[in-house]
Amino acid sequence: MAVTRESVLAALKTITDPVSGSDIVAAGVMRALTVEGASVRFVLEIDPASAEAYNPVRDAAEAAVKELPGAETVSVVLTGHSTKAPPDLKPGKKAEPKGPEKVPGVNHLIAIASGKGGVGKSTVSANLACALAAEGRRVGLLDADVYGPSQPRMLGVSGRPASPDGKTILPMRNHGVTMMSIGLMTNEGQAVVWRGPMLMGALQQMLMQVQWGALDCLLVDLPPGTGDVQMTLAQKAQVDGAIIVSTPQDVALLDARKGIDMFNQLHVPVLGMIENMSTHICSNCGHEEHVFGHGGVKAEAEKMGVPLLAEIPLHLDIRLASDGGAPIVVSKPESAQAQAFRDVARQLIAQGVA
Ligand SMILES: Nc1ncnc2c1ncn2[C@@H]1O[C@H](COP(=O)(O)OP(=O)(O)OP(=O)(O)O)[C@@H](O)[C@H]1O
Repeated sequence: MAVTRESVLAALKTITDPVSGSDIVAAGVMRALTVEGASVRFVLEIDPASAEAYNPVRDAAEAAVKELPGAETVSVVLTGHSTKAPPDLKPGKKAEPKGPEKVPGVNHLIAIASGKGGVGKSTVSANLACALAAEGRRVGLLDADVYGPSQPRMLGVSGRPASPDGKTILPMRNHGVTMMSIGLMTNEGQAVVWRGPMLMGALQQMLMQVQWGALDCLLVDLPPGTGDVQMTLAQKAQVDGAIIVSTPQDVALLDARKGIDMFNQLHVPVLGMIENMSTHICSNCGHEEHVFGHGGVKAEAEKMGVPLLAEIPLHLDIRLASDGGAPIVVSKPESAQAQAFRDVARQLIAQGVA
């Protein structure tokens, strides 16, 4: 019998947190739980001043999980990061106006944006997240595309995220990527009508109340355009950079330009542009043709003074992989298409932004 997240959480809830007196899950001490096959890993994030009191807690937590049927290796790490509780966003409590805050535990936050819908922003986000994970980065992906959340399908994740303490939310994980999507909080197939304040609340909750754990990089897959979500993200969270995805068509480029202007105004550095659906490569004969034109994004990037990070071809395998829940970087890692995404990941790491 395989060990499950739920059984691990249930076991950890029997361990008392010596500081708060509640259990270590409810106290928010237990972070970054990963269950992969028979291996369980998690972090106990504590106030360094109480380190001694937590040594027996770590041992007890490890022993409790080891007793679970199916758990073979258990790794518990005590880290002395800040124990600042996530903000209480319950309605009724007036939030003080604050500037952009760092998402706890996240080193770099990168927004993936597009001016126009359907240009492949979510495909790029999913593949880039998997590519960063393949480079050994601890990576998270927040699907903030409130109008068409597609990351659960692309990353092959389903089910509802748990909230054992009713305050924080445990993210899901697949292909080495920690992920959370607004699509996991709503009923599948149900149209969601978001009003401004609801939308802002949902985004803030996904940023600040999800137990992201310690991440090198959190990618945020934004909805297309330059609306409320983009503004809220930049106002609430410290965004370290933005990547703009566009197809080479003039109409998409026009909107991409608006996106770059918006990030400039929000003082978010634009890390670069990615041309998607650049060239069509026939999966039968390998013939190349430029369905949406070619080189448009390169020219635009030069004009706007931002780097061109990649030209990703339009290839059937990319779509099939995304639809199948294992992005091409995972399902065909040796393919040229996967390598194009791996190359972007390496560039971002080399620049020290991911
Ligand atoms: N390079 C590519 N080659 C083949 N198919 C692709 C490619 N990029 C994206 N697609 C496909 O195009 C469709 C739209 O892509 P995707 O959902 O990533 O776009 P988006 O910009 O995130 O759209 P939205 O407007 O929903 O935000 C998907 O079916 C996806 O699989």
